[in-house]
Amino acid sequence: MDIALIAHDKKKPELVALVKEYEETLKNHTLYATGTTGRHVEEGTELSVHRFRSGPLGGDQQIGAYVSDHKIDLVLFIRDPLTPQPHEPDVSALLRLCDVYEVPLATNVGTAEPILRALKAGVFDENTDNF
Ligand SMILES: O=C(CO)COP(=O)(O)O
Repeated sequence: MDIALIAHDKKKPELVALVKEYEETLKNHTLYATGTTGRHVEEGTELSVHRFRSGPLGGDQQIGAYVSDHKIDLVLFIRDPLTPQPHEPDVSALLRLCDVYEVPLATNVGTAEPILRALKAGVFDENTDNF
């Protein structure tokens, strides 16, 4: 699967911890990330990540373009709901495109964790439409 990883600044430690926990599973997939998130993931794990631009500089939009080209199967976007983001329109546009293309999307660790557990268990393997 092609998986996009994104986290707002205060949420990056949570995402990296989660990715580390599921590193053995995630190494079998192709990972994409916004710039700074990708750097944190690469520094905190052995995984390699295709890094787009930083979110505020267009990275969310680049991932949105991949979603609309059917190049992303799952988005884990750990958002910070308590801090205003200067690029909120880009964030909303990405979330919207995930809904348009029915791409599975987690916006918090409470959702991302069971999705990763399901990925590890092979639950997604038979769903050929999205994955
Ligand atoms: O701001 C982001 C998503 O909206 C994340 O971007 P970075 O990973 O570059 O910090």
